Amino acid sequence: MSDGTGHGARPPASAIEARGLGRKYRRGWALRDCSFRLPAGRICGLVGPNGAGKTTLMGMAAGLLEPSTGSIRVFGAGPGSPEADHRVSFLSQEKPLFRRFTVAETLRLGRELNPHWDQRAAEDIVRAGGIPLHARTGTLSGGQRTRVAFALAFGKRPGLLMLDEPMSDLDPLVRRELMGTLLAEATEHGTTVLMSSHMLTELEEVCDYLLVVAAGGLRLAGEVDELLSAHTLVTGVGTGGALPPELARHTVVESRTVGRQISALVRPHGPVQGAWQTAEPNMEELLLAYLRTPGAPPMISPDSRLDDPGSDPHHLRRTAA
Ligand SMILES: Nc1ncnc2c1ncn2[C@@H]1O[C@H](COP(=O)(O)OP(=O)(O)OP(=O)(O)O)[C@@H](O)[C@H]1O
Repeated sequence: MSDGTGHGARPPASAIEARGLGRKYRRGWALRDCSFRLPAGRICGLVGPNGAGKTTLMGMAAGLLEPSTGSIRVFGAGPGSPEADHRVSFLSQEKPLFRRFTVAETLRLGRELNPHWDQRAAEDIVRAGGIPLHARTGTLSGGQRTRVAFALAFGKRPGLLMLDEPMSDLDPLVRRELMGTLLAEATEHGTTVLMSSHMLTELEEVCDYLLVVAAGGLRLAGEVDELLSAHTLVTGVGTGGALPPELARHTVVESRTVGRQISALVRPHGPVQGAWQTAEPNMEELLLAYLRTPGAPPMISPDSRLDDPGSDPHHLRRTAA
């Protein structure tokens, strides 16, 4: 079993801990005041609208970008340190490969650079795509290059595997196959996976944890089942005016009115009174509501809070709802 699993009754170790993390570019803040922990061993979907700061967050966790404020730790180590580098694989959207290297040379480089390299796992992924080991990576199709980049990321046997929109150029069959490999890998080795994607149904199949960023901040963090059961979809007929008080007393994530028909996603504080139909949302419904409402009140589950959230009172206040 890889590092990062729990120790007896103690809570599982953190794969990532961010404290007051922020990053500013010349045009402004990409991400602000993010405090959370991602427990080790989870398969976590990182979701948010375009430009929300997902790549920026992963870049800081991978040690490619410096935070402007706060800090981020990976398995307790500073990103970019040799200790963290050996335990983290980051498959970026660009999937950079040396175009003049053959696939075999690319894997050999992976072997030489990584102490825990698993040549067989890497070769199996390449072979499953029928990619010749002697082909130069520059001559491969976009999807084939993605497969080789996957092989490099997996071959490293990381404790934390970060994938930035990994499936966008893969055909549906390859997506399914590589998702299967990802799940098997994570289950067998206890790998923590952080994967950004806009494909909500795909995330629903593999993720047991979620981080949602929007409008530069963290909106949701926690175990999927816990987040789903904390929300209720409410539908029914209103009076055509403002949200009825029996709904407004709950934390309203999103409400939509068509004529007199109201549908809302709420975090209920007790039973929803009145003649409303209620149901637990599925992951896609939950995520779409947060994506449509970037300023929705955040919910950071206890599991995702840092041990010392008192160090960030603003964070505590915002997450109390
Ligand atoms: N190198 C950079 N210089 C200036 N601004 C940047 C830079 N990189 C990112 N940004 C800005 O920071 C914000 C967050 O970008 P980021 O790439 O992290 O978003 P994202 O959530 O990954 O988006 P997408 O879903 O479109 O990939 C955006 O407004 C983007 O324009």
